Amino acid sequence: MTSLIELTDIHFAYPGYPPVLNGADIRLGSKERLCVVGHNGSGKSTLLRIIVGLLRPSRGRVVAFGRERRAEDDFLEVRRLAGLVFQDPDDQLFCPTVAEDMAFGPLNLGKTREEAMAIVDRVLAELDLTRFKDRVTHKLSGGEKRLVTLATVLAMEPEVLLLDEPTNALDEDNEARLTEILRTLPQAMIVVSHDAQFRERIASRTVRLAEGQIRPT
Ligand SMILES: Nc1ncnc2c1ncn2[C@@H]1O[C@H](COP(=O)(O)OP(=O)(O)OP(=O)(O)O)[C@@H](O)[C@H]1O
Repeated sequence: MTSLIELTDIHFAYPGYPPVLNGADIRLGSKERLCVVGHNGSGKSTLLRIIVGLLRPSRGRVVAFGRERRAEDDFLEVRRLAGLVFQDPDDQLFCPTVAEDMAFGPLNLGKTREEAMAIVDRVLAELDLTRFKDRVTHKLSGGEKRLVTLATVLAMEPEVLLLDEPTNALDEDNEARLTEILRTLPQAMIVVSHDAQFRERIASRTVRLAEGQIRPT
C-alpha cells in the first residue's frame, strides 16, 4: 500500500520542556482512516503540527505525498494537500463571514472569485450547511464553528484530512452527521479523538501515542 504520510523516528521537545515525542513513527496509507488516541498532553496535536511543518522535529524524517519534507517551501505544499482542522476553531476562523472564511483558501490558491464561490456553495451543500453561508463567523456556536472549520478545510480540496478532536462541542445529532460525512469522504485521514463511540464508527485502524511513541492498540 502506498503511504501518503510517513513519519519515522520523530523526536520533539518544546524549548525548555521535557521531550514530547521520543522516536514516534506513524504512517497513513491511501483510503485509511487512522485514529490516534493517547492521554491528555501525550503529544497528539504536536504530531499533527509536525506533519504539516508548523513544528519541526529535532530528529526524524517526514515524508509526505512521496517526498521528504524539510524546508518551509516543502511544507507549503504539504499544507495545501493535507488539511488540518485544529482542535480550537478560533485558531482557524478569522474572516467576518462563513463564505469569506471558506473562500479564503481557494482564493489564496489562485482561484477566481467566481470559482471560489462555486466551491463554497458546493461544499456547504455537501455538508448541508448552506444556511450558515452569510452568518458572522464569531457569532456561531461552538459546535457550528467546528462544522464550519471542516468546511473551510474541505474548500481547499485536500487529499488528506488531519482532524484534531472533531467531535468536541458537537451535540448528538451533529456528531452523527459528522460521522456520516467523514465516512463518505474519499480522503484518507488521521483523526485524533477521545470519543470511543465515534472512533468505533470511523476508524479503519487505531494507534496509541504513549511515552512519545506510537504503539498499536
Ligand atoms: N507551545 C508549547 N510550549 C510548551 N509546551 C507545550 C506547548 N504546546 C503544548 N505543550 C505541551 O506539550 C505536551 C503535548 O501537548 P499536545 O497538545 O500535543 O498534547 P495532546 O495529546 O494533543 O493533548 P490533549 O489530549 O489534551 O489535546 C503537553 O504537555 C503540553 O502541555
